[in-house]
Amino acid sequence: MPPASLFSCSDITLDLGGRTILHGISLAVEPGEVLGIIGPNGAGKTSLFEVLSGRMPPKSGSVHYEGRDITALPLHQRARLGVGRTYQTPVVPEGMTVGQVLKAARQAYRPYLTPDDSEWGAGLVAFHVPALTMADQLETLNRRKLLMTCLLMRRPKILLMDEPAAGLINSEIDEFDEIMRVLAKELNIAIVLIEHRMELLDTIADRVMVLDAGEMIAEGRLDQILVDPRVKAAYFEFEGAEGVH
Ligand SMILES: Nc1ncnc2c1ncn2[C@@H]1O[C@H](COP(=O)(O)OP(=O)(O)OP(=O)(O)O)[C@@H](O)[C@H]1O
Repeated sequence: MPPASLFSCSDITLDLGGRTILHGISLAVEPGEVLGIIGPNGAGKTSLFEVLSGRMPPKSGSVHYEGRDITALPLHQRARLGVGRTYQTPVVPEGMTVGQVLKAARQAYRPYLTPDDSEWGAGLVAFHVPALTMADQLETLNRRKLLMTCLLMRRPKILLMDEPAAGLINSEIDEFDEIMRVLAKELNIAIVLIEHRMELLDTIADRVMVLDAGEMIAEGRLDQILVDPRVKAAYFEFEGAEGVH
């Protein structure tokens, strides 16, 4: 039997509001691997992250991490094990300074993390903001960096990243892309990335999977899947990156 993947899910089905949103989704990622997920609006990409991160229990199927079945574990327990997640909208706590947010993140971990841990995480994402700055006053890029610092100080082995460039301007996007490259290729963190920018996926993703109406309709190298007739049909007059979300 081949060794277990770092992180995988098998045959995930999810029902929401009386509808089946995900139909038998399976995926696996290894350390340092970047798996891109694309699909039209409403395809089920974020819902899949809800299941993978432990925010929603699947109707059927399983999630495994380091050879262990974590399907029944809630989000915070998965986070402690090393499964990190980022959201399309970077929501930071209101009324707290950056220093307080980082301290709270350190103390949410057992045993408590140290300021060295948060400095290490901040260094990885070049987050250099005075500790007394109010977190809710930060611009989008620094909000994302603050939240990434909170995640990285825990030394995650896998990151589930939902459109990390949303709300960023071009120069910031380039910086964030470089951060993701370093995390995957130098720190060997696995990344599952919901992303619609084909140019980034082309350079960073080892594989890409395509979701359409809750089904995985293609998986492989980006150049292979873009010529797949089912993928073209799913996007309707598909032309490169246009219309892909
Ligand atoms: N809590 C919910 N209750 C009922 N239906 C939901 C719920 N959350 C999502 N859905 C539905 O599930 C489907 C998949 O939504 P999801 O947000 O996962 O898609 P997506 O691929 O991430 O889309 P987008 O690119 O627009 O973010 C949609 O039809 C959506 O309306």
